[in-house]
Amino acid sequence: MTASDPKLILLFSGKRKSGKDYVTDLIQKRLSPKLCCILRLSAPLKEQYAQEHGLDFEELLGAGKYKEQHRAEMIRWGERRRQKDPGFFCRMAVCGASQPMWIVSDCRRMSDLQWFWSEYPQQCVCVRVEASEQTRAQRGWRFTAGVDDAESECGLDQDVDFDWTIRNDGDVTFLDRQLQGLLSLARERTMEHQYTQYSIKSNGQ
Ligand SMILES: Nc1ncnc2c1ncn2[C@@H]1O[C@H](COP(=O)(O)OP(=O)(O)OP(=O)(O)O)[C@@H](O)[C@H]1O
Ligand SMILES: C[C@@](O)(CCOP(=O)(O)O)CC(=O)O
Repeated sequence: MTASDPKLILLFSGKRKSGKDYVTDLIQKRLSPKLCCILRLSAPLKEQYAQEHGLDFEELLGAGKYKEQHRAEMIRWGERRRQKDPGFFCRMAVCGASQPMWIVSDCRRMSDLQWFWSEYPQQCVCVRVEASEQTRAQRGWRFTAGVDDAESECGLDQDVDFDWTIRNDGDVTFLDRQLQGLLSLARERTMEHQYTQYSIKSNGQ
């Protein structure tokens, strides 16, 4: 591990509308954007897809209908890219990330996890976000064949030993309580960085 490598990488996965973005945003708010950045593997994918197809990148990043209308085609387009180079979007997503902690909010395939495990073997922690189908439906989820039964949604359903599982069915207090362990781990792993930043400030450098 080099000094500039991240100290902790949380690899998040979960079904559509389980609340991956919501939970990862909350963790970042509880820590700070200086300490922890959110990386989305789908961000470089959506950016290139939007450019090639004349679509609105910002809308594709959101949680609305626009993204869902384009999801099936984006999945197929991304899979063609990944077949040639499974680490393609992972490399693009981490490019320029300088915080000591990274949260990858949308791992979907074993190849995503494998890329991070092989590049950063000591820093990775796998986190699953779960919500019932009823909760997900209240958030706008409808089963879509070709999406919800495909690798994009099911690629990590088996064969992964998650280090943490977060239930996100809407109970704020319960969610907060579940996040405490992860937040403590984050503070522990990034303590040295926080201490260095504090020393630089107090020495006026
Ligand atoms: N605990 C929560 N309390 C209130 N709203 C929530 C909670 N979790 C998620 N939501 C809301 O549900 C919707 C879906 O959540 P989010 O976008 O985080 O899911 P996701 O797993 O990232 O979905 P996708 O895979 O479709 O991007 C959002 O509008 C979000 O604000
Ligand atoms: C096309 C795709 O990247 C869309 C992901 O969108 P989101 O993470 O649900 O916002 C899914 C995939 O890569 O299989």
